Parts: sequence; C-alpha cells; structure tokens
Amino acid sequence: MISPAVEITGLVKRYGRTTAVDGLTLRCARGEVTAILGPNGAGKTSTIEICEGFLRFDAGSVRVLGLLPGDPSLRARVGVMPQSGGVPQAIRAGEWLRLVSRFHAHPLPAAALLDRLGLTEHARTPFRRLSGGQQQRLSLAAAVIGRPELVFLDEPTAGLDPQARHACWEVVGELRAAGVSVVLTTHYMDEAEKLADHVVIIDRGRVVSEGSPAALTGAERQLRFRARPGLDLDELLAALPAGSAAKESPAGHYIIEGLVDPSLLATVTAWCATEGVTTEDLSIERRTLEDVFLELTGRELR
Ligand SMILES: Nc1ncnc2c1ncn2[C@@H]1O[C@H](COP(=O)(O)OP(=O)(O)OP(=O)(O)O)[C@@H](O)[C@H]1O
Repeated sequence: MISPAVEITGLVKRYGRTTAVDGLTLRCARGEVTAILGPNGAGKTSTIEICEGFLRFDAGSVRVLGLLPGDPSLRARVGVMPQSGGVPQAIRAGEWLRLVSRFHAHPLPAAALLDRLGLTEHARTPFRRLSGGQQQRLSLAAAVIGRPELVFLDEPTAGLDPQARHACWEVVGELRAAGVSVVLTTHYMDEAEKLADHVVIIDRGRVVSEGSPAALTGAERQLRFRARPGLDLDELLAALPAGSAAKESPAGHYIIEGLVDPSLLATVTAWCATEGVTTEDLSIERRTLEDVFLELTGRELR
C-alpha cells in the first residue's frame, strides 16, 4: 500500500518548559492539499519544520513519503517554502533559482517560473533588496522548481498583495492538478476553504478538528443580520420554532441557527418589525470556516 504524504502519530515537541506540540496525530493524503490552521503559537511551524527534517522532536512518530524526516532521499522529492530564511541575502533572485534547480534531475525552467511569479524584472536583484512579497514568491518558486512529489508551504501568502496571492493560489492549484501533495499553513480561512481538500485545525499543539472544508462548515445555514446592539434574544427565540438558536457576536451582529426556511425568515422579520428594529445586511449563509475556527479555538488572543 502506498504510504500517505505525511503521517504523524503522537508527536511531542518541547522548547524548555514550553510544549509546542502536544501529542499531535495527523495524516496528509497523497495528491491532496492539506491546510493546517491554528492560532498563533498553536504549533504549526514546529510541526512543519519537524516534517521537513529541520527540527528534532521529543516523542511520537513522523513519516514523510513513508520515510523518516531528514532522510537524504527526500531532498529531491520534497519542496520546502519556509516562513522566512533559507536564502543567502546577497544572492540574486535568478541566480538562486538556477542554483536550486541544479540539485534536481528534471527542474522546471527558472526563467519561466520567474515570469510566472512576476519576478522577471527582479531576476538580477539581490535577495535582501527584494520586497517581503517578492522574497516570498521567490521562496515559492524555489520550493516547486524541482518538480517535487510533496511541498510544504509555511504561510505562503502572508504579506502578499492580492495579485500575488492569486498567483500563489494558481500555483497550488497546478501542483494539485499534477498530483503533487501539498501541506500548507495559513491564517487565511478563505485560502484554506478555496485550496484545501483536507483542513486540520490545531490548537495548543493538538488537533481539535479536521475534515474537508464542506464537512467542517456543515450543510446548516444561518440567518445573519445587523441591527442595534442589545436586542432581547430570549424574546426573539420565544417566537422561533423549538431547536432554534440565536446569538449576538460581536455587538450588533446577530446569527440565528436552526431550520432556516422561509417561515423562519418571515418570523424574524415580523418580530423585528413589531420591535421597531431596522435590520441591515440580512442574509442566509452557510457557516464559514472562520466561524468554525473561532468556535473551536475561542476569541482570546494568543
Ligand atoms: N525556538 C523556540 N524556542 C522557544 N520556544 C519556541 C521556539 N519556537 C517556537 N516556540 C514556541 O512554541 C510554540 C509554538 O510555536 P510555533 O511557531 O510552532 O507556532 P505556530 O502555530 O506556527 O504560530 P504562528 O501562527 O504564530 O506562526 C509557541 O509557544 C512558541 O512561542
């Protein structure tokens, strides 16, 4: 049987007294895009760097394409885009890509990749003089130039402008279409929803939920509207069918859950009319991945 792209069981990583990864178990299937989400400090980068073979771990088991992380034979098969670093500051963009391509048997043409990521006019610019977004794009190019079987992308679109973000999404889409396994971390829920086959939400070094974006957000719909803060939701709930739920989060933003059908919509609008409440942005929507993420990981800053 073919091994998964990544298989992690009971992984523990400690930095002194800090337990960054606390018994994490996850599996990234081959040929799929797996997005790892989690609040700041949840242990995403530590986990990715362990898989890349850059960081030792304290307990558990990790296999990358069926091998131990850091196995020399993985070098040619795995592409890595770190959150930062890894590129000599003085090297020119084009030179770096050509250098990386020499480590691979059948690399993509460097010039075409530079063009693809809007870096052609910066090919002769030293890495340190590139803007943050240009450096990111060069790192992405370096991660994919060797036609890897598996790519790790740690926050690939952090700090990118919308054009560059779309270009990055296209590259990920092309990798997926070519059967490449992609493991990425991101703080952008729309990005995970758009790109990922499988989403893993981690918090405090453990997996708190996982599934396809559709499975995580569920089929249930919500009625949302904005109105003056502090509406009496108990009174509204009394008018709604049993099993409905209503919450105000944040102030002035209301969400009604339950069987969202025309009758519920009519009841809510009728109640608002009786109470003299003017609603804005009334809509029926599915829960977003961001709703699910905040429910699972809370609103407290990390
Ligand atoms: N080199 C280190 N030394 C000590 N503590 C570290 C080190 N690297 C990470 N940590 C700690 O380990 C925990 C997990 O960090 P990690 O970078 O893996 O999280 P993350 O989910 O990638 O966060 P972010 O979203 O902010 O990038 C944090 O509490 C962090 O402070």
